[in-house]
Amino acid sequence: MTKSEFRYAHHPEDAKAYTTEELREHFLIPTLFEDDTIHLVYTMYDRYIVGGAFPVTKAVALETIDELKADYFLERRELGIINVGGKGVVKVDGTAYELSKKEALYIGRGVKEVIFERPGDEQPYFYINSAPAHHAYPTQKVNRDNAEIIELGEQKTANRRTLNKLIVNSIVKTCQLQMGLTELHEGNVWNTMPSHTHTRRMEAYFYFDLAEGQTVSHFMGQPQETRHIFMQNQQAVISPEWSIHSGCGTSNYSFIWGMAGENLDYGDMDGVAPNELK
Ligand SMILES: O=C(O)C(=O)C[C@H](O)C(=O)CO
Ligand SMILES: [Zn+2]
Repeated sequence: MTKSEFRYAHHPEDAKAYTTEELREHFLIPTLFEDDTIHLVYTMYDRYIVGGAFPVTKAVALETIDELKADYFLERRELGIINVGGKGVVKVDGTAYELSKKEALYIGRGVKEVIFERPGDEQPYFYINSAPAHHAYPTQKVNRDNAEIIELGEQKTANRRTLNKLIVNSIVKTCQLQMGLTELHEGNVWNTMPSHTHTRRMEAYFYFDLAEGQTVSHFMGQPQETRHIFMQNQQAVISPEWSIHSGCGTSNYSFIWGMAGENLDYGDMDGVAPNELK
């Protein structure tokens, strides 16, 4: 089964007045993985879709949703998948791709059938992002062997992390989509600090590998008007183009970032120094 929900885009002046509950209702995606279901959230931020595919007792096929008014899901879209669980298989128009934990698959526009499978005892968790696409690029698997890996931050500022660029234009041809995975080293808690915005692109973060009982406070909002959302393991949060997206955990964790918009230039960011934040 494929099911979807819808989220509007927001003006920063309106978002300033949101209560905790309203912030969570509009930006937090609390549940992505439901048994034998593909759960999608269609946003009006660059028409980006955030979702989870969770085959437990049977395979699940990516079906078109009403918001697309398309004959099949990838008729005018591209898709990125990162598995954050045990070994899984994705069948793309009949070709099987095995994805181990933290491996990614890009699927281009025009593919008619995408099926998520649990081939053995291990339980895959497929996190998925999708953006509108104007061109059909080939399907490609990316893992640590062909990823672009960068070490960032320092232990003394508690932000030491390994950033794995997976679906980015130096590795995979895409129309809009960029996705990757950042791992906080043990004892380090701050992600994306110093923080940034990029008016040219929206972004979504998905937090995972957060130990039982721990949390990440995700910071959003314009740099001088910030808000926070406490996140649990395997939850996602939408970051508007006007918002910083940064977090501080009560322990270390990993997260997937995904974005789409005006350009494919990962480094196109407007940095904000820590002491400029309010
Ligand atoms: O740890 C980081 O810093 C990130 O992972 C930053 C994201 O990749 C990002 O926000 C890209 O725009
Ligand atoms: Zn960003």
